[in-house]
Amino acid sequence: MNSQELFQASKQCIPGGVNSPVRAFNSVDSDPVFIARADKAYVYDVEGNQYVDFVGSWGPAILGHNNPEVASEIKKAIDNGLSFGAPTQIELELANYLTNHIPNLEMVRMVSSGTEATMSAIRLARGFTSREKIIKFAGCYHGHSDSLLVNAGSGALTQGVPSSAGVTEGVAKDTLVAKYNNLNSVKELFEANKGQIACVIVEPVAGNMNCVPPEEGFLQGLRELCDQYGAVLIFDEVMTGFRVAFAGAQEVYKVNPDLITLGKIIGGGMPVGAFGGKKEIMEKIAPLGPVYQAGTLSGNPLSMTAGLTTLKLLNKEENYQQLKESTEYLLTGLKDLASKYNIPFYTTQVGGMFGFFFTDKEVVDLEMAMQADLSKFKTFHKFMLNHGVYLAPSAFEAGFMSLAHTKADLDFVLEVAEQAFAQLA
Ligand SMILES: Cc1ncc(COP(=O)(O)O)c(C=O)c1O
Ligand SMILES: N[C@H](C=O)CCC(=O)O
Repeated sequence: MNSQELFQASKQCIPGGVNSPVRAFNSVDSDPVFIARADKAYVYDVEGNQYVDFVGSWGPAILGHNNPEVASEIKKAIDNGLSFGAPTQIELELANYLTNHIPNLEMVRMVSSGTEATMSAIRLARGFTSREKIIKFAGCYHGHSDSLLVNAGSGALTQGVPSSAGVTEGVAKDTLVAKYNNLNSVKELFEANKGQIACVIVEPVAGNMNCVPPEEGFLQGLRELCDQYGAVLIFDEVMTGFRVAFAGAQEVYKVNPDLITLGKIIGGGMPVGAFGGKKEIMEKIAPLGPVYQAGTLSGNPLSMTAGLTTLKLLNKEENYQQLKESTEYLLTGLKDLASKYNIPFYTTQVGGMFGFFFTDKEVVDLEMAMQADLSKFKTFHKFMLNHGVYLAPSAFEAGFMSLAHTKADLDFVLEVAEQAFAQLA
């Protein structure tokens, strides 16, 4: 069956034909291509078409797809059994690796997804502070747990349901929403809810309203406000961890959160999540403390193996230099082409994470991201897809560079982009 036939068949038994809404390509008015395999910087659809991939499984494929060493370690681990529901040495090794390399991560608990990581971190912050309310930012996405699916980014935005049906008012009322890059909006919420805010959770580089970096002083300001009002600061580094720098956004911006959530890259492409931080807070988690959290497949040996192997391969300064330079090369090329064809175009980048918007204005928050020209994005996306470039199928997702992208790949992408811009002009 080709992609179209597979999509039609999938719609009969999977809601919308997909297992995660953004994959349906609704916001680019297209149908998804069904992927048969991936290798290095490429994904291949069921018809054998090759695409240069900037989705990278939504971030984890930072080494490129199908890395031989990661694959070989997973194959070895398979021979020992798939899952035991009991402690293993490999989860200790990954936990040690994470606590040794990430500042402020004194203890860490493994889970199976980023959603579980943020949901558990929020519960922990509430248990630790004995407070109920939380602050999040409009356009930030932290997975699909109820309290965080309020004014959320990513697929929630493009489906037109930033605050999902099914989230009760009782739950939603405890989630207060501030504006990204706007410290006053955070201060106002703290003032209006004195002694009630358990935590502030933030994507230190927002990657679910497209890519929106923090302005200078924003993260530091959050740290100060949390200290002033006795709230826990949570950096959701599910996307940025090991992506924007080896030690994540903390390394780039030098701000210390109390709790950190991780996912994506630390599973090397296998399902994973983790949350951790200060020992005094983490010791409130069961079985040490009163905050319950558990998981049948938590610390799964295949995920731990894939993650640890990936991190060890990644841990070289020159890798991060390469990711940064490749991304700069791509974005500079795109900007030059857009300007050649008089197309308003604005780009953002932190290391190997990037975004582009069809606008001539600086984008610092969700409001600005939503003002960019979505119809131009759709046309651009469709053209790129039809000519072998796989971009995230939404104007509200970040792009991801991998170490497998070569200059030849990027030159190919720029050639295609020139034709796309020419069509838009
Ligand atoms: C910043 C951030 N946090 C949390 C999540 C949720 O992770 P998962 O999809 O693994 O549940 C995502 C992505 O989905 C994310 O980008
Ligand atoms: N933006 C999301 C994660 O980062 C995209 C993944 C998904 O929801 O399917």
